Amino acid sequence: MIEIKNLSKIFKLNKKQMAELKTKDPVKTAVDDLSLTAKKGEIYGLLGPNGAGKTTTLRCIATIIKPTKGEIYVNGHEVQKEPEAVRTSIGFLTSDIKLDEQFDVDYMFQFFGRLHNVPKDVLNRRKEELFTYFGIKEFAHKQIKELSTGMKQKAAIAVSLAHNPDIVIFDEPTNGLDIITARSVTDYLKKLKDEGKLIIVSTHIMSEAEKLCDRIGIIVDGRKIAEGTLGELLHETGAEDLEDAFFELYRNRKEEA
Ligand SMILES: Nc1ncnc2c1ncn2[C@@H]1O[C@H](COP(=O)(O)OP(=O)(O)OP(=O)(O)O)[C@@H](O)[C@H]1O
Repeated sequence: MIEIKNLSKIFKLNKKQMAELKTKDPVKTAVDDLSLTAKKGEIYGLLGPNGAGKTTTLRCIATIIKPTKGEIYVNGHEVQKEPEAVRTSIGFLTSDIKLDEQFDVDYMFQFFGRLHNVPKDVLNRRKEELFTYFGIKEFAHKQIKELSTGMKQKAAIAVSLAHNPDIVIFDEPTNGLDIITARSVTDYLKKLKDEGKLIIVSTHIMSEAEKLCDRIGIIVDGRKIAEGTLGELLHETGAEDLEDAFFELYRNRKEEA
């Protein structure tokens, strides 16, 4: 289970970042008092526009960055107090983490598996399953720098799942993928859910959230402005699909702000 309690993340901006954001404010509130709970056996989707705070939230859960305020519990372990226990139970996929370009996929998989202390025979079975499912075998011995975007993403997914984590945290997992590869990724996430795992994904693709997620949290300007199943969000807004529901909620939020 993931429990986020009143999470805020405030970044201090340097001069260059202030210029890029065209602001005189030296701080940026990326996540603002956000709470949510996601449970075993569900796919929870964080849906929001660019800059909403999705990646920042996921990076706080994954112990990559520290929350400014609030607490996050991953299977009962608080991210700042027991980061090692948190890292053991999660698989984290993000576009920020680059696989080392000079190594091949097979090596990266073995390396991360060993980092998580996965016994050799178990790791080999995991490799066989993941490499077969994602069609990685044919490029397993190519250097990462030789791979296409899709191949790299498949490799990154397999590596993030090497230790068979209970909780899978994927930031925009289908970003840049063609529809066939994207479908194989979302199908695999459904399979993991059916195995009883908890999956939390971020996306700005409405159709993906609609089809994939059991519950959706809509994030705008770092705040969670709505949450529920697709049916609940449609009921709340009177909309016919998620895109219309999103715009209704987004408009209301902007009018309030
Ligand atoms: N390290 C950082 N330093 C300063 N500001 C940051 C930092 N990381 C993120 N931000 C800012 O925080 C806000 C939220 O960013 P975040 O990447 O979490 O959004 P997102 O919802 O994941 O958007 P996207 O879909 O574009 O990735 C943005 O305004 C971003 O510029």
